[in-house]
Amino acid sequence: MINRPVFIALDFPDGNTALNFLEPFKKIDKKPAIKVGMELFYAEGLDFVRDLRQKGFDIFLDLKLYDIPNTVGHAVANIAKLDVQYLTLHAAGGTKMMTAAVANKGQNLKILAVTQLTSFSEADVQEISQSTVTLVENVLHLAKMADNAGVDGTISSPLEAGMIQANTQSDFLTITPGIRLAGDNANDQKRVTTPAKAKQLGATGLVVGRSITKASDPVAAYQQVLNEWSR
Ligand SMILES: O=c1ccn([C@@H]2O[C@H](COP(=O)(O)O)[C@@H](O)[C@H]2O)c(=O)[nH]1
Repeated sequence: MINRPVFIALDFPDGNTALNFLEPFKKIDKKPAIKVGMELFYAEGLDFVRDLRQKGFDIFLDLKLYDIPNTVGHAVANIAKLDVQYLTLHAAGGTKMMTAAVANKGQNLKILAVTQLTSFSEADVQEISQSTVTLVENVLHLAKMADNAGVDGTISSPLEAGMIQANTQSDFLTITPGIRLAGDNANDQKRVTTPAKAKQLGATGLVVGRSITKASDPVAAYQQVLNEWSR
């Protein structure tokens, strides 16, 4: 298992595009850890994930499961056979759903619970909620639920990582998307910061997509992220 991972989000339309993107990374010492999300997974499926694993990549499968406990439990049991390292579900699926996932994950898979998507602002949360609970309060509530359910960590904005760390077990992971190199466009993300700041704020791992994948030199952008992260 990788310590303090930096995952490159392979948000590409198909496997060939993803593999072509990864080609120049062969010139660096260590293979990057990669995240396969819905776009690539729904294009290429399980066999592609198995191929990537066979090529030696550490894999974060970002499927954001959300269903009844029985269904999620059995889905996790199948995913655990793939030998991927991380899998996401939505904390909003509730304690029973998360407990079912944890019971079926086996020894090597880590389950991460998405709190509030980093594309959400306070106004976006209010749009889907009828309560007066703020975004940050909701993130904390969901993170505590996830910790109590035995999940390995959360997905949140780096802006909430310190708060989550302070309120969960000491080995709880706070993996954070919503990362941009200084000057890059936030695009659809609302709660963003730089890799250096995410580290200061208590993130234990990063997910970085477009700041690397859309960079004119993706390998250089990845190395910049690693430099900030390891400083
Ligand atoms: O709250 C969340 C959960 C998951 N993601 C995923 O991370 C990457 C981020 O991509 P960028 O290009 O760096 O914005 C993407 O795959 C999302 O599906 C997230 O952004 N926020």
